[in-house]
Amino acid sequence: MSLPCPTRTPLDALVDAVAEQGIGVFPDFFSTSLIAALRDDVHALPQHQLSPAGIGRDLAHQTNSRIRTDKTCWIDGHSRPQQDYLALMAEVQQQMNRQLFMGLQDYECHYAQYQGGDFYKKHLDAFRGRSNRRLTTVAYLNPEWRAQDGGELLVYEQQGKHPIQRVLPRAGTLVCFLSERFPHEVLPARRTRLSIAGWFRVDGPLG
Ligand SMILES: O=C(O)CCC(=O)C(=O)O
Ligand SMILES: [Fe+2]
Repeated sequence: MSLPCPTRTPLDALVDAVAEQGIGVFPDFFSTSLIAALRDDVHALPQHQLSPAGIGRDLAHQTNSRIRTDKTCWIDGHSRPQQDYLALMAEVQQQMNRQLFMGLQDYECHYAQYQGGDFYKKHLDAFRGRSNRRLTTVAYLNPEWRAQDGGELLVYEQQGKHPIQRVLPRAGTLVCFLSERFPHEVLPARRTRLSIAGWFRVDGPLG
C-alpha cells in the first residue's frame, strides 16, 4: 500500500499522472487570479490577432474549417499574465525532465477562442516520428461553464471508440497528456470558450 506523501506538490501529482496513465486532469491547477488575468489578457488582444487556426506541421500549415474552426494567437510573453503562465510551464518542464527524463527542451502555446458552434474534430497532436511535440497541455479560462454549454474535450485511447476522459473547459483546469498517444476532440461549444493549448517539444531534425 502506498500512503499519500505530504511533501508531494500539485506539480508532482501532475508528473505522477503522466508517468502512470499518460494523462492527468487537474480541476484547480491554476489560481483564480492567474486565470482572471489571462482572460483579461485575451480580451485586450486586438481582434485581428486571433486568426483561424491551422492544422498540420509547420511546412504544410493550412487552415481546414472541416477539422477545426477556432481562432488562435501565439503567446510570446509580452504581458505579465503570459510571463506568469510561461513561468509555471517552465516548472512543469523542469519536473517532467527531472523525474521522468523526458528531455523536453521547448514550449510553445497559444490562446484559442471557440465561438458558439466552433469545434475541433478528433485528432492527434503529434504522429510518432513525425513531430517534435511530446507533451500537450490545455488550460481553461471559462468561469461558470455548465454541461449544457458544450465544448467538452473528449479524450480516447488509440483505437478506442468511447472516451476515457470528458473534460468541461472550466476555469482553472489543466489537462496534460502525451501528444502522440491520445486522440481527442472538442465538441461544439455553445458559447465563447477560451483556452491555452501548449506543447512541450524536443529538439531534433523534425518539427
Ligand atoms: O481546447 C481543447 O480542449 C483542446 C484543443 C486541442 O486539441 C488542440 O488545440 O490541439
Ligand atoms: Fe489537440
